[in-house]
Amino acid sequence: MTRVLWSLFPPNTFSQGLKLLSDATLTPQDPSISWSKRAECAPNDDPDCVITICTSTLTDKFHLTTVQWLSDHHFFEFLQNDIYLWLLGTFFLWFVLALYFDNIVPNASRVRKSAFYFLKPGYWTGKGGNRVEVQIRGLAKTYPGTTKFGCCKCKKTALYLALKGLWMNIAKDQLFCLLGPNGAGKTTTINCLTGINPVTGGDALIYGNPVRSSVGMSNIRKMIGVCPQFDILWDALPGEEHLRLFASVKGLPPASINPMVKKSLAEVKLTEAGKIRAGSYSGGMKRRLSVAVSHIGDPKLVFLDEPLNFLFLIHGTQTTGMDPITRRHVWDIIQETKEGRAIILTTHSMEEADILSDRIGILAKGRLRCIGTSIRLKSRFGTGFVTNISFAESNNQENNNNDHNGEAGAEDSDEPVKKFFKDHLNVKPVEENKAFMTFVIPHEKENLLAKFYDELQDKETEIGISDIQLGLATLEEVFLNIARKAELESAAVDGTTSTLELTSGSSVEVINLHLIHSYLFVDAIQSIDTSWGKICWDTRNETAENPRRIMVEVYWQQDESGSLCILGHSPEMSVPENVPAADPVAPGHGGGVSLLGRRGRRQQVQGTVIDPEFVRFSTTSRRISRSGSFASRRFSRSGSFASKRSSL
Ligand SMILES: Nc1ncnc2c1ncn2[C@@H]1O[C@H](COP(=O)(O)OP(=O)(O)OP(=O)(O)O)[C@@H](O)[C@H]1O
Repeated sequence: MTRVLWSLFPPNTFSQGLKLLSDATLTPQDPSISWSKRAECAPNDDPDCVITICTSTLTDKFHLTTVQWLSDHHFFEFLQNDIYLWLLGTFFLWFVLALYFDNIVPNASRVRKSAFYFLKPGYWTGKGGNRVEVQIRGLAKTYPGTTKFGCCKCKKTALYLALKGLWMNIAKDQLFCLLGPNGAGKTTTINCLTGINPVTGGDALIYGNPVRSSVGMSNIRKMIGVCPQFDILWDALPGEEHLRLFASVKGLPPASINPMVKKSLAEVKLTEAGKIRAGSYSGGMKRRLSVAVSHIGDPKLVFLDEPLNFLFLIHGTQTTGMDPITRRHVWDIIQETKEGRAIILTTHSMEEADILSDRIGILAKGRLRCIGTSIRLKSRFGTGFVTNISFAESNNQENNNNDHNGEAGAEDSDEPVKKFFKDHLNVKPVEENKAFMTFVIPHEKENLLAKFYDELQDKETEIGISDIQLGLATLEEVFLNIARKAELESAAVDGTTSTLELTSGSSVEVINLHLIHSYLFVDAIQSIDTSWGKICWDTRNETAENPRRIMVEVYWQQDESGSLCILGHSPEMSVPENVPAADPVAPGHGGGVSLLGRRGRRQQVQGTVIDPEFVRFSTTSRRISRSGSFASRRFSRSGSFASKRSSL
């Protein structure tokens, strides 16, 4: 057994082989070892000969059946005597083990396969599951923390979960649009599907090929085209050379390359510029060339990562965007090339998503929050139906005259419209001026709308309406609602807080929300013990059963380091009736707030962050309050409590 273990390490058998060879050629008298005599012990018939370059009876053994031979001779003995076999055997053994452990031990990106991955047929064939075009099954990606070396200690940042289990299917002939705020995980998704980033968990099948199998990935690479977020172009190469290069890399037949390059350049309107060096292209031209590169070779799946977003320099200033004509043109190209393939597009333009997509998925904080057609998302996640009422010219004229005469009457002429909406649908305008008014009608009132609009049309002339427009909420609104909810959820989990100083003098600890604004109400003041510090808070009308309910809108911004801080807050407002009373929640848990005493001592009170959807009917008051002054702010994250006054 000792010899077996000893022989398992190739350097041992190799050095023993060398020793036998050198012993056999030590002096000129030594007969050395010829290939035909490799099966014999050392020439001087060394009695200690237990291992030879080869066994003496190897060839004879093959005359026996394997079973007979194994029983007649000790198997290990046979092997011990065979350096060649040992070297060959251990080479394969260690090679297979290296491959196996390479697959099952987590790599730098914490990616590993299951211990029995080799038993799955998909690993060997590169195929798996049924042949739906793109199936994403619980895709997860964790970025490893980075280590920063300081002068005397190193600091390791935590792992970052960029994708937390993504599930979706994408069909052929379809453009699927992935929307999401910055850092949502859109590019990570594309990078995982294209093999740029290894996947940490889950899997995705692209035309039946799993991204986690190396065979699958090499099949996938042959059938995809990618337009990355940032152009990967060579300044010295002309546009057409880029296309030729990528066509050759994809292995297209040489005869087909020239016509294909011409066609692609014409499609993106770069025929003239095709011969010019890409370094002299404008930002828009570069993006168009990248789109053309992504379509070269007729790929079955195309990834377009923000194809129309780019930065370029005009007189040293960074500017972004593509002119409307070029943009339309690129949209047309994308629309036309949809047939026969699946396209995955990421964008920050709601207009682009609305126009191009067949289905939209909204990602936030590494999770897919919703998926569906644009109309479906608007009706399911929008605040409701938006109605714009335009007033007749004569009405406006009359209002203007009244204004000039200094008479109050401008608002009076709108009153019948407001009253009509209030009486029939119980809604107030969210926006108004002399020419038009906008109302948001919640989805629950959908069944009242037909009758309501019939009646409104009958009264058009009587109440001075010139036009009525009815539409669904915008995709942008849906996006903001979804992103806001995701922020709220993640802020509650993270529990990071900032200190908000209210104009009334008290301070409130609020959870951080990465959005422009959020609402906050604090509705139970009775738990404050006045003996530990006076809080300037109006407690006149409150009782334990009926606490005073106030609400402020909190405005957020990012400071120079990118950390969130409070910009200010609106004046205190009363909480709309439709907002449910707060449950007592501890700070940092589920969006609770706490009040800080004058001496910085913390007292827990009831209060919570309000979902802005609840306060949609108070947006008029929000508009007014934005012009108000802001309270001072404090940066509780940075530790330095600098007080700053600011106003919008
Ligand atoms: N190599 C990396 N190492 C560590 N974290 C990373 C790495 N790449 C991305 N991230 C983090 O993963 C998160 C998702 O990034 P990703 O680029 O996928 O976002 P995105 O939705 O494409 O954003 P954007 O709209 O700004 O392009 C971000 O918080 C980002 O900081």
